[in-house]
Amino acid sequence: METTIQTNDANHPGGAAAAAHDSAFLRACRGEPVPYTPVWFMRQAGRALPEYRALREGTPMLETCTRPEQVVEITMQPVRRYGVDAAILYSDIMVPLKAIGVDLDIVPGTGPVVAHRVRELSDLDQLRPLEAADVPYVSAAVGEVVRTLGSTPLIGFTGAPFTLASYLVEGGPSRDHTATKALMYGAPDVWHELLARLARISANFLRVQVEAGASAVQLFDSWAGSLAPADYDAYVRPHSEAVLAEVGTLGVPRIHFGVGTGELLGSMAAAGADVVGVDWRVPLRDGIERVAGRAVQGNLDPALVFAPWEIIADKSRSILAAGRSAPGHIFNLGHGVLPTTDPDVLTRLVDFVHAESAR
Ligand SMILES: Cc1c2[nH]c(c1CCC(=O)O)Cc1[nH]c(c(CCC(=O)O)c1C)Cc1[nH]c(c(CCC(=O)O)c1C)Cc1[nH]c(c(C)c1CCC(=O)O)C2
Repeated sequence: METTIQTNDANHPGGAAAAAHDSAFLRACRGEPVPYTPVWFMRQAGRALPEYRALREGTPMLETCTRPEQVVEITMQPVRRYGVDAAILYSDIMVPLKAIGVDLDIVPGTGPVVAHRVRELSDLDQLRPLEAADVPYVSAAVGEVVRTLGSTPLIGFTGAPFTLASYLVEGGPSRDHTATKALMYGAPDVWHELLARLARISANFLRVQVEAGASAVQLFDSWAGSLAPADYDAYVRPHSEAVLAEVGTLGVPRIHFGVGTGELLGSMAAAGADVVGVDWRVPLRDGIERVAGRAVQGNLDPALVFAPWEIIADKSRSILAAGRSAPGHIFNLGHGVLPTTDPDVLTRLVDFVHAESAR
């Protein structure tokens, strides 16, 4: 039997995760009726916030991720400032790889840089399975964040096999993913073993976060949009499916998102997502049709928050209206918050989404 919990108390008998169970965010993920449309922003924790920049001063990003006290504070900053309906753990998709000993760094102004590019089977020796004991700081941070959040849910996340592979094969960020595709077509045995190993690492990393108290997860396949649908289905989808299937046994909603994935939305939904993230290039109504029966998340253009307020409001109103035809809709940007975003506009946007959708 389901119980209705209406308390902010993190000491609720069922624990904080139980207190979050009836939140608008988790209800929308499950396609249940909501009092208003929940909203959070990809990359809400981080670079757009002056309080974040002050705290990070002088500490490398990946180092910050291993300090639970700082992770808790950075994860909470956007919840306090914006009043969003969910928190997302402050971390990075490269954290689990760093934790198993892959030689990589996050270079300011560039992004993740990997020392030994994957070309052949022997290069995969660096990808051993991830255990909870490899990331004690993640379990500690999640537990503390969840206690602090009370009835506000925490989203755990990980990188999807293709997106992680693109960094390991290219050695860093890439626009065209030429080396990645060369390996995919030229050495399918290496490719599939690489993605299978990454899938196990990602699934384990999500399991650690859920077992520590995260009440939803997001699988970021940020760069999957560079693939044609047939190649996505043949070379990538089975591995994302493996991650989502394993997380499915944990009983939390699974959000799946990538940039420029208009043509892949149906396939990404069928890979085992409960909620599909839609970027701003796809009209939300079309996205909803493509994911047939799933909840959706999105999809305001992250650059649109630089427009005059009336335009932001109009566009957001249309997105909310379109969202009503989905079983569940979580308002979000179509990709991450841009670094120069004015935080006050996001606060105003959260208030607007709540007020407009509650009418
Ligand atoms: C591209 C990139 C990565 N990792 C990094 C970059 C370069 C960022 C930049 O300098 O612009 C390094 C990075 N990642 C993060 C930071 C902290 C500062 C910041 O907020 O940008 C930094 C410096 C936070 C993060 N990085 C990520 C999160 C979690 C997701 C979220 O908050 O929505 C955070 C807080 C996840 C991440 N990390 C990465 C991807 C592809 C994703 C998936 C989300 C996406 O497509 O943007 C790889």
